[in-house]
Amino acid sequence: MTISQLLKSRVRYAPYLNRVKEAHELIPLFKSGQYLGWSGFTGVGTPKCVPEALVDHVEQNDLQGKLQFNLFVGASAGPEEELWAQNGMILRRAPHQVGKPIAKAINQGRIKFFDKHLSMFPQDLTYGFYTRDRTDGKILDYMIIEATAIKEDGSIVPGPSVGGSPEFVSVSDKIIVEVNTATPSFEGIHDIDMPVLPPYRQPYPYTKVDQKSGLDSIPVDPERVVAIVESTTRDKVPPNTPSDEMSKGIAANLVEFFRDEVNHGRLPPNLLPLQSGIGNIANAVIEGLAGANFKHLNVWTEVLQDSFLDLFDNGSLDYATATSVRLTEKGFERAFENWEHFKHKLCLRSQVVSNSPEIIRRLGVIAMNTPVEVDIYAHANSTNVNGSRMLNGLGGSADFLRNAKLSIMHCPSARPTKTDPTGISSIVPMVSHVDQTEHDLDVVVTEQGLADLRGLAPRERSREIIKQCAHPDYKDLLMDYVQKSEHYAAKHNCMHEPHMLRNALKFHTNLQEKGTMKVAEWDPVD
Ligand SMILES: CC(=O)SCCNC(=O)CCNC(=O)[C@H](O)C(C)(C)COP(=O)(O)OP(=O)(O)OC[C@H]1O[C@@H](n2cnc3c(N)ncnc32)[C@H](O)[C@@H]1OP(=O)(O)O
Repeated sequence: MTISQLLKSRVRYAPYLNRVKEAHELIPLFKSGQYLGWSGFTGVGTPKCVPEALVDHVEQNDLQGKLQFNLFVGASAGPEEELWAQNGMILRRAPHQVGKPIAKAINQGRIKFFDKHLSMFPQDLTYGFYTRDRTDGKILDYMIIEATAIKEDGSIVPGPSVGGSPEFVSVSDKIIVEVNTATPSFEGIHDIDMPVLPPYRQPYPYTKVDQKSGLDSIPVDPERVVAIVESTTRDKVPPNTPSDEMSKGIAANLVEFFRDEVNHGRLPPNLLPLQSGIGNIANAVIEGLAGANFKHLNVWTEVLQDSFLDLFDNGSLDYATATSVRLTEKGFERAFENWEHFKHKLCLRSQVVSNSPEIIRRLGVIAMNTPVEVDIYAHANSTNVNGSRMLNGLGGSADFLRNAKLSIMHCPSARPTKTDPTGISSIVPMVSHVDQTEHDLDVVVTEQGLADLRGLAPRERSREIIKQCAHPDYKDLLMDYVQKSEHYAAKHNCMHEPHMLRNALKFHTNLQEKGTMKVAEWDPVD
């Protein structure tokens, strides 16, 4: 087949040019039940051509539910994964996903999803934990990885994400590389630490966000690379919801808190490395920080969203390191226009390093993530609505929140339901699923205010969270819950963290039955 000049310029290891294939030629390699790894993290740097060719194959041959794979991606993949979910092509999936079709398939019980800390997932895969029932000794059958260049030694230069690719490549029987020629080469932007298993593992040496000591590409045994496919499609990240009064309110409360911490000497004037989670609210909070006039900020995070470009542009941000730059199409255009400037201020690492608990603690990272709900004692639910409907997964939220110097969760005080504009309170008596515990969180912030929980006992915490963070529609209800629980607990000598178990999840059951968390009254307890 003819090989484009652009592809030739990106593939500098000549023997690979004999293995260039069209995606559809690779279909016979795939058998139902195989274990596959994909590159990508939060929808960028994912393979596109081979997954799409497999979708076409399934759709044209009515193979829905008959050609199914165990699929592992560092975090969420792109729209191709949604098509796989719609076509019944995913048997098992970990560790984080985004998109309505895949969440729907998980919640209908059609995909077996398991949710693991992103810092741990790739290493646990290399340990063979997830493939322990295989009898052929393999871990992954195929790794499909998107590259933006191939070096002279055959090693792979990823694109806008590194994620779990170093680990996946190291344990995959065969490797398929999609070289994306529509995206500029990201060569020079990565710092990659290849996995080393205990007892031989050494400490990651990083003491500053811009320190590099790894490789600039992913080494691979060229014999295992079975095909090179040219990809000409860019990543497609949907636009973020514009910030509104609510998200601006959260950001303003946080900025005031940071200024106060600086004034009291608990943070330096340029703060400490920032981590910001995924989603609209996290994006809006960073937008708010961009207007706050902090200087020489640094970022140690897992995902950079569009709002970080504002921080770079206005000179507030000196350096950012992550495992993924999840920019929208507009965001990428903006970044590529200024690429030479931007690429010297950015480093992409593997997710086991970006999310390494040891480094997060060493650097004193300030972690900010969005929960589904937080309870009056500061346990948080990041994943399961009403205790069982999976949204996206835990991601790296607990990697950061457990280990950060300041662990902050931000969310709106209330969310709408179909029948009630404030039908869901983000502050609840007891969370219906726990991802972050009271032992992890320092600060909860909503547009109403900020609860600084450091050093507070649970009964002080409940008052502070309700007073500062709860929506006015729920303040009295929640205080009534606290008072009744304390009355009950005093009688039964369980005053450390008082609860009325009969009522603890009544916000949730009321929501299921009546479409609002506004309970008419608490059930009596003796
Ligand atoms: C890759 C990474 O791991 S980055 C590191 C951090 N990772 C995480 O924190 C992972 C867990 N967190 C998340 O997945 C997100 O932050 C979320 C879902 C909790 C919030 O996402 P945001 O985009 O900021 O908030 P938003 O208000 O738009 O909610 C997203 C969806 O969750 C739904 N949701 C959120 N909370 C609730 C709730 N209490 N009850 C019902 N639905 C809820 C919203 O209704 C919305 O649904 P829609 O898409 O159908 O409109």
